[in-house]
Amino acid sequence: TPVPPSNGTCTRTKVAILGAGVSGIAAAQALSNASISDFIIVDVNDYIGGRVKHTTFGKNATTGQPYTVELGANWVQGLGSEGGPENPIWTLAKKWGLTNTYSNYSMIQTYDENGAADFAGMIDDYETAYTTVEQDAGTILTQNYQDRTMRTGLSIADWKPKKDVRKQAAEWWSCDWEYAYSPDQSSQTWSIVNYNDTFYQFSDENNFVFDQRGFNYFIESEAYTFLKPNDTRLRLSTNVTSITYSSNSVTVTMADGSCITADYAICTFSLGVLQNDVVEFTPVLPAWKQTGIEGMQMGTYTKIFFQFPPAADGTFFWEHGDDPTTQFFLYADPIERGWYPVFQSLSAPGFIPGSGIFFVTVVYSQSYRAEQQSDDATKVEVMAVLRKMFGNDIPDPVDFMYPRWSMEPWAYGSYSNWPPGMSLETHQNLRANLGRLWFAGEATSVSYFGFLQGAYTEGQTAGNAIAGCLNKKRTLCKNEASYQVIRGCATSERQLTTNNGWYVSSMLTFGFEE
Ligand SMILES: Cc1cc2nc3c(=O)[nH]c(=O)nc-3n(C[C@H](O)[C@H](O)[C@H](O)COP(=O)(O)OP(=O)(O)OC[C@H]3O[C@@H](n4cnc5c(N)ncnc54)[C@H](O)[C@@H]3O)c2cc1C
Repeated sequence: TPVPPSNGTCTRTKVAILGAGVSGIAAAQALSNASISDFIIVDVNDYIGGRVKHTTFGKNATTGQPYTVELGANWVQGLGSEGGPENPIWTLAKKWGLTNTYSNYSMIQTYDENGAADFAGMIDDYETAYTTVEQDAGTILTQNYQDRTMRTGLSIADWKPKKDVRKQAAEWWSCDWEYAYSPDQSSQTWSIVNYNDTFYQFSDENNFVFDQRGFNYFIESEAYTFLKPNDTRLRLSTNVTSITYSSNSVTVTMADGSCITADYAICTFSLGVLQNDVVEFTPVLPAWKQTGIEGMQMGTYTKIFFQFPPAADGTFFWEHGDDPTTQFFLYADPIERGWYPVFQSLSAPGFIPGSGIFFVTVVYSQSYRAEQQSDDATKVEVMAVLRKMFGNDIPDPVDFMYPRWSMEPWAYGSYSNWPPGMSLETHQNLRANLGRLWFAGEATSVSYFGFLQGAYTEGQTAGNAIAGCLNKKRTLCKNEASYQVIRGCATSERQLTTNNGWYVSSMLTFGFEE
């Protein structure tokens, strides 16, 4: 067990686990499973779960009790198939009996600024082009061709939405909604790798969790399979301000002045936290590490919640369409792509009927905008959209709320995305350990970045590696590779010739050093 400090010294432990999100808990569990119980988990928040975060919202008109809604992760994405591999998050969701419903993406109604407008078929057109994009991505990856944007891949597959806002909405639904970035900002190769590893390896189903105990119930319950009640190895509400690392140990200092010295540490802080200099590292992070941290990108995904009152007959205004079981409502704004595009009904059958909860999601620049402005300003904008979709007679909401992920100092964003042209080696630099300090979390996963299963498997991997070192199992105890220099793959100086349109004699002319 950890050794408490005597005057002027730090608490001693074998492993300091920084973060009590899915990744940190998976790491701690891996250590426990390897009979290592001397660890400390530290988190600035007062709960287990990190970005699996819920809050209470609105209230049940009959009981007066508030509902629980998820501000962060909401779906188990890619479940598993009979006899095939299963998503570990799905295994745990079943184990802990999380309430969830299959998201039926064909239960969709489409709208534009004049109300209902049938363009759901454009989603099918996107999917047709996507088949080519997938195949091309396979060629690019296996032949080591140059990566390119999803946009390029889609255009080559003849998907050209520029002149049609409805096509743009269909594209947002298919791409931005998943990656939190547009096709222009995402890697063709790695977006496909990411998609396939989840939806082809496991299954193409997404199940939406609306458990009233909160989605994090599964990870909290899992944590207490190896933690005792009030376990002193879990330090919540504890803010890490600096990390000193070397090849022998790691010392972690908290805002309250306390410190921990560990043989090993695993930092599971989000990519947003690493990018925003929240924690001071000593020595300063080497240049190669920074290429990894700054190379990956951190997206923002914002759910904006409304509770509406029912009409006299008990129904809600969005339930008057052709199909009252509709789960999704897609809006194509005439001017701005991604302007309050996808609404979801939590009142739909299989969810929380009668709740009147309706929410809309925005990402990227619309998230940054909405998160910077006041609740009232955003409410006015969304209500204007809803009136275009459903008419002027709709009621005002009785409750309204949304989180500000881009400004949350323990997250600084929602989840990561792979930008075009970033190499595997650059990503590996994000993942690689620095001496005894390891990195894990959603963003360090090549296969599942952005997903809960990425956070889980990366935490487990780091925990197993460190357990291997502590238990002297040499095959498990291996440093992660890192790359001092990331080389370009397609263009070398040798190719800077007039033949290739390069008419300048030397890079040195412009002050570049060799
Ligand atoms: C809005 C949103 C929607 C999402 N939707 C889905 C979805 O539907 N399906 C899906 O699979 N995934 C989804 N995700 C992604 C998923 O939530 C993440 O991949 C996963 O929760 C990340 O876990 P983690 O352990 O890597 O990081 P985190 O959960 O961020 O854990 C890191 C922990 O470190 C703590 N921390 C940070 N800085 C400090 C500090 N200085 N001192 C102490 N502690 C600190 C944080 O409090 C946090 O608890 C979504 C995420 C968001 C935000």
